[in-house]
Amino acid sequence: MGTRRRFSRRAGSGGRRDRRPRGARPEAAGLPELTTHTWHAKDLELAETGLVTVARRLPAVIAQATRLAWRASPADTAATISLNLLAGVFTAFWLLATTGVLTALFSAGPTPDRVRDALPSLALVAGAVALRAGLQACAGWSQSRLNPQVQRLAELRLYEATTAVHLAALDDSDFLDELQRAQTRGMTSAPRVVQQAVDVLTGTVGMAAAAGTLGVLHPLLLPLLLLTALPEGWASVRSARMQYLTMLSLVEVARRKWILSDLMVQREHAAEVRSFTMRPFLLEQYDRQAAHQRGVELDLARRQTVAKVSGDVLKGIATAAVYIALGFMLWNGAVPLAVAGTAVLAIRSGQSSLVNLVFAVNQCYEEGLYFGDYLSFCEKAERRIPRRALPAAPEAHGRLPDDFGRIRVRDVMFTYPGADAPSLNGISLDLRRGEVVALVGENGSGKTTLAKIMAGLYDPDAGEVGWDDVPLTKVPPQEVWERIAVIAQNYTHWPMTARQNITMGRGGEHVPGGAESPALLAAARASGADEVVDGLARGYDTLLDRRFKGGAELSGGQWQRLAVARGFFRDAPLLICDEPTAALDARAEHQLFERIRTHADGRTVLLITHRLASVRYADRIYVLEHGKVIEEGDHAALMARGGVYADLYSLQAAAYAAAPAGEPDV
Ligand SMILES: Nc1ncnc2c1ncn2[C@@H]1O[C@H](COP(=O)(O)OP(=O)(O)OP(=O)(O)O)[C@@H](O)[C@H]1O
Repeated sequence: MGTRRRFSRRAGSGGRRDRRPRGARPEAAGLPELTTHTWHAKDLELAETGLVTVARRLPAVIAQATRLAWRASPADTAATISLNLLAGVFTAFWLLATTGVLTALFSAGPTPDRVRDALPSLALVAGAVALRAGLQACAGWSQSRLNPQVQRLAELRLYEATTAVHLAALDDSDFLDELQRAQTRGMTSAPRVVQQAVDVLTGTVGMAAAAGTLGVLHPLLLPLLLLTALPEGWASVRSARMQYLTMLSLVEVARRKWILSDLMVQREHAAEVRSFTMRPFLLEQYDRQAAHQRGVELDLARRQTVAKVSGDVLKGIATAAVYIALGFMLWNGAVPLAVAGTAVLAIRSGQSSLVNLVFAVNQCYEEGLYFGDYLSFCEKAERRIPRRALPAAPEAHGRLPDDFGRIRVRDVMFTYPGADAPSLNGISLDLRRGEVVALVGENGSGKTTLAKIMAGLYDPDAGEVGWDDVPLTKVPPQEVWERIAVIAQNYTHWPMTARQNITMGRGGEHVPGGAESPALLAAARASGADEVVDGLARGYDTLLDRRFKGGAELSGGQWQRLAVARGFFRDAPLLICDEPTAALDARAEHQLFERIRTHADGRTVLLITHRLASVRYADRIYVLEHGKVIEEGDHAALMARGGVYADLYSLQAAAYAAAPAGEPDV
C-alpha cells in the first residue's frame, strides 16, 4: 500500500528523480497491469535510505543477528567473534613488527650485519602472519558452520508458527502478505544478515588494526588512510547501488517473465497453450520483456565500469597525494624511513578493510530490513497461535469426552476476517451420538463454515460448540482433531503414495505375512479407492505425483475416492463429509451414501451435500440460509412443511422425473 503510494507520489512530483527504470517498462500489450508486490517493498525503502541512516540503525541489526547466531550455535558464534578479534590483534602485531625489520635494514653498517639484526623482527613478522592466517581460516570455518545452523533455525521457527496459527489468520490478507514476504525474502536473509554482521566485524577489526598501527607510528598518518580508502569505498557502494536500483527497476519485468515462463513450462497449461495456439503470443511477450531487460543490464554494465574507473582514478590521485605527504614528512624528518615503509603497508591493509567494511555495512543493513520483516512476522504469527494450544495455558490440559453423547451448537455467530457480513448468524443445532445429520442450503449459506467451526478449525465470534458439557474453546485443538475425520470439499492431493494418502501416517502398513492391513482395505473398499489402487503399477505404494520419478496421476473422481477413503480410515467418532461426491461417478456416489446411511460403522455423521436424494435418510436435516437455520426436521417433516427444502427437493426430483422413460427415478 505504502509502497504503491510512494511510487505514485513520485511519478507526479515531476522534478524529483524517479528511481524506476532507466528506460521505461516495455510495452505489455495484452497483459494486465501488475500490482506492486510487497516482497520488494524493502527494496524501495532501501533505495531511499542514505548511508548515515544505515550506520545509525546498524547496531540494532547487528544485535539481532548476534542473538540469532548465538541461539543457533553459541560455540560457533563465540569462535567466529573471538577468532576475528584475535586475527586483528595479529595484524597490528605484524605491522608493528615490520617497523623493527625495516629499522634494522635501514640502519647504518654492513649489509650482513643489518640483515642479522633484522632477523628476530623478521621471525616475529613471519610468526604473526602465519598465526593471523590460521586464525582467519578458523574464523572462516566457524562462520560457514554458522550459516546452515542459522538457516535451519529460521526455517523451523517460521514453519512451526505457520502450521499452528489459527486458521482465521490465513484468511487475513495482511497476514498473508507478511507471510509471503517473510517466506520468500525474510527467511533467507537470516543467515545472510549473520554473515554480513560478521563481515562488518571483520572489516572493523582490520581497520582498527591498521588505524591503531598508524596512530602508534605517527598520528598524522591516520587521516592519510581514510584519504586513500574512501574513493574505492565510494566506487564500490555506488556500483552496488546501481546494481540494486537496476534490479529494482526490473522487478516488474521479472514478475511478468515468471508469469509467462510458468505458462510456457507448466504441465497444466500445456494443452491449452497448444489448442488455443498461444505459443507465438507468449513467446513474443516474453521476448519483449527479455529484450528490455538485456538493454537495461547492458546499460548497467557500462555505468558500473564508468564508476569503477572514476573510483580508480580518484584512488590513484589520493594515493599520489598520500605518497607526496609521506615524502614530505620524511624530508621534514617528521617520520623515519622505516616508519614510512610500515605506514605504506598499514595504509594498504587498512584500505582493503575499509572498502570491505563500507560494503558490508550497506549489505548488512539491506539484509537487516528483510530480517526485521521476518522477525516481526514470526512474532505476529506466534501471537496468533490459539492460546489453548500452548502448554502453559490452563485450557491446554482440558480433555474432550471420547464417547460423547451429544454435540451442541448454540447461537454461533461468525464473520471471516475482513468480511463485510457474517457467514453464520446465530446457529443452533444438535448431533446425538450415532446420528446422521445433514446440512443443506444454497451456495454460500454457511454450511462449510459451520462444519469448520464444529471441527474446531475456527472459533465462533459468539456462541459455543460443545461436546457434552465441554466447550471446544476449553480444550486444546488437537483434542478435537484427534476425534474427527473430515472429508473436505477442497481436499489436498498429497504428493505421497496411495497408502499415505489414505492413512496419513496412521498405520495401514502391511500386516505380518505381507498382506494389506484390513483397516486400509475396508476404507478403500467403502470408498471405491480399491479400484483406483488396483489400476496403479505399484498398488498402494505408487507415488501420486508426476513431479517424482515413477509418479502416477489420477483423475478428479479417483482423487476424491482417495479423500473419502482417508475419512473412513481414520478411527474417529465424528465423520464430517462436505460435498463428498462432487467428482464421483454414479456408482461410487451411491456406494458412499449407502455407507453413510448405515451410519458408517456407528460413527456420528455430519453430511453436507446438494444431492438431496441422499439426505432423505438422515436422522435430521437442517436447512441453512444466509447463515441461519431456517428449517429443521427429517425428510418427511420437511416435505410436509412445503418450505425451502421441499422446493429444492422437488426441483431435483422433477429433473429425473422428466427424463424419458427407462431412466432411473430418484
Ligand atoms: N475464507 C473465507 N473468507 C471470507 N469469506 C468466506 C470465506 N469462506 C467462505 N466465505 C464466505 O462465507 C459465506 C459462507 O460460505 P460457505 O463456504 O460456508 O458456504 P456453503 O454453504 O458451504 O456454500 P457452498 O454450497 O457453495 O459450498 C459465503 O458468503 C462466502 O463468501
